[in-house]
Amino acid sequence: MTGTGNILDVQGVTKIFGGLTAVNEVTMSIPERSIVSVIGPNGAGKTTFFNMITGIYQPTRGTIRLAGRELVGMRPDQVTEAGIARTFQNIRLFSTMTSEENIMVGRHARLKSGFVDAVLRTRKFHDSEQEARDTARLMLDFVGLSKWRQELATNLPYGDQRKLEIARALATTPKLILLDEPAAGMNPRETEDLKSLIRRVRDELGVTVCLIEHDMRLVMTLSEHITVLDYGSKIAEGLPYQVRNDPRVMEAYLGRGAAAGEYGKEERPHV
Ligand SMILES: Nc1ncnc2c1ncn2[C@@H]1O[C@H](COP(=O)(O)OP(=O)(O)OP(=O)(O)O)[C@@H](O)[C@H]1O
Repeated sequence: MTGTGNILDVQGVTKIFGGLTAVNEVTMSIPERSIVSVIGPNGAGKTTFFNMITGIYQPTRGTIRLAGRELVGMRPDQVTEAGIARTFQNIRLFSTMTSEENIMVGRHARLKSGFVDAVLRTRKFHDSEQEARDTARLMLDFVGLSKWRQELATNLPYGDQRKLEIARALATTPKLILLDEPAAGMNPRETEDLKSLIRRVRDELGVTVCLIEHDMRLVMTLSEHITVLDYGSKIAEGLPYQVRNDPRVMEAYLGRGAAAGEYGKEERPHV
């Protein structure tokens, strides 16, 4: 471990696209086994921040350490192997595959058997195929989707497709999972379901959770710590009640036309 009790330590991370500073000197730590959120108005830099943590973008400056190990310079698959999984703002399931197969793809990102093993159908390939299938079943069971095991992902109800994405990410056995707007497009019942699933991910699997979310009710009731970005910079952080009452946070949202106490809500889904 790091000695700091943090699973992730981000220091002074910046991303500049041409002349636009999308993320500006952001420093943030995520305690091990916590549930934290990154919030901010549209275009604040939240997804760019996730993209740097997961190796999709390389930061212009700054360091990102997972349990003390530097991630900057790694490819996305290496970041996955290091122990970070994520889901995306828009559903990215393979629609022609079953639920089980979708999760197996996630598991294969972790397993060692390669292309040659697959072509030659080696023992190693068969073992890893079986292992992937076993993991997929466990994960389907964990998220409550066992009944959809053989169903094409595209036929699942919307809320269940979102859960399937979480199951696929969990199949890589991460230390940290990043969820990009997991509640987008969900009805209140699906959101409640999602909330208890996220809690179980932390409590039962011991996985640290970081989410980007516009649903303020979910954020405020689920998060133990919140970081607020605006125009790429961190403008506030702390406990939910601290962030909710922070004048800079209200200003950031109100300045863009949201109603007090309900900020961010009107900006929901773009699925
Ligand atoms: N690949 C890119 N090239 C150029 N500009 C980009 C790129 N990706 C993001 N940006 C810009 O960076 C800024 C931050 O975008 P980002 O998507 O990270 O914000 P966000 O907080 O996730 O917004 P939302 O809540 O709408 O998803 C925006 O101005 C966006 O247009």
